[in-house]
Amino acid sequence: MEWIPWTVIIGVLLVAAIAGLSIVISKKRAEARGELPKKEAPAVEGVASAELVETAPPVEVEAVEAEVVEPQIAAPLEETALVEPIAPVVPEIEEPEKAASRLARLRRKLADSNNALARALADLLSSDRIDDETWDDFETTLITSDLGVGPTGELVGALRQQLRIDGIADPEQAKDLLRSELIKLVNPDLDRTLKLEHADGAPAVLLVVGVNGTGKTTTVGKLGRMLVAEDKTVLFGAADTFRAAAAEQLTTWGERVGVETIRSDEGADPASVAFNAVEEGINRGVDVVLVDTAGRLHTKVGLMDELGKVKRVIEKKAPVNEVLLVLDATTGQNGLTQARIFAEVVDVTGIVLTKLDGSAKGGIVVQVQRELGVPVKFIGLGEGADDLAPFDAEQFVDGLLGN
Ligand SMILES: Nc1nc2c(ncn2[C@@H]2O[C@H](COP(=O)(O)OP(=O)(O)OP(=O)(O)O)[C@@H](O)[C@H]2O)c(=O)[nH]1
Repeated sequence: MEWIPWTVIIGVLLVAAIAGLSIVISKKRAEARGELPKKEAPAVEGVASAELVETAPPVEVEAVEAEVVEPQIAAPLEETALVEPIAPVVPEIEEPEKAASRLARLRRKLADSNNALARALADLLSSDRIDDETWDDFETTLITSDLGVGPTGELVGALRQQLRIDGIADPEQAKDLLRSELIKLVNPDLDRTLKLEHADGAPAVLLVVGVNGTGKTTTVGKLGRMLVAEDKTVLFGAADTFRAAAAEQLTTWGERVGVETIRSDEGADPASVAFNAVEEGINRGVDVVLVDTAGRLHTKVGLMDELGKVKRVIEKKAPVNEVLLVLDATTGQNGLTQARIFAEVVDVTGIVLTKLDGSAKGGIVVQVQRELGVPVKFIGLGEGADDLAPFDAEQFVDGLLGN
């Protein structure tokens, strides 16, 4: 080793150092250009890794994550363009059918109904020979069609006598005779107009009453439509506070034709709701306030007293023009009993006979008018919004006879 001069050793070391340095520099440059993978930071584990965590601060990681999430949340441009703007729901105001045109339509419905009275009349008219047995059968069917014993006796008596005297053999003539006798029974002379006269500054008030489920709320809705069609301004009073759905049901009926409903919470005092409705009717200067009441059994004294109170409280504000008793025509004799008791409590001025489109027997029209001395003013012939018509004796009989 003594023969190698120191200058040579120093030169070799210098060359090696320069070469090493240039390799490190070229690696760094390659990293900077992305030609070489960067060193990954190892997972943070224990104290030994603390320095590495410092060099890659968590703030930077979070910032990267936020950038990644953002595009996933944002909806693509095409989707955004497809979303329709949500418009506020404005109920479309309907134009109800006028009273005159609904009569003819509903007459056909009556003719199509499975009506016992109509069937009895059709059977009689289609008989080849009318003998005692035919008359007996006819009489029995009339009684079971809710016409009542008295009116049935009158009808059969009149028909038998006239057919014998006049010797009518022609079925068309017999039919005409039957028609005129029936119209007499239904009594075309009764005043069936709805009383809407009212003093200046107070509306006409119509109070609608009856037992449960006869169709009161539906009738108020249908009547409101009919009045709107006759260019009257109307307000509903939802005094059926027993059933929350009733106020809702009435409001919906009103919204369809632009009639407002005055209502309160379930269980509120019905008399005070009725009072408020009439007061509001006065303030707004409307023509008619229609007050719906809760269904009640005529046998429940407390509930019948409450009904009397509703009427008296309304009368502190304005006279009640009409108390309309809604009877389900399919309940027959039971309907008559109800009618008598309601009439005692609230002085019924008109009957609305509903569900004559179903299995009703039809004859109830005659009986209820006789029992109460009060006319049937409207008939309901279906669940449709315009399936209510002013009652007309001739149209009714023609419907029964299928004319
Ligand atoms: N077929 C037929 N159904 C009717 C008629 N009138 C009402 N209805 C139906 O009878 C049912 C009861 O009607 P509502 O108006 O709720 O009876 P309501 O008397 O107010 O009932 P409560 O308040 O519970 O006493 C409903 O399904 C009506 O659609 C009609 O003339 N014919």
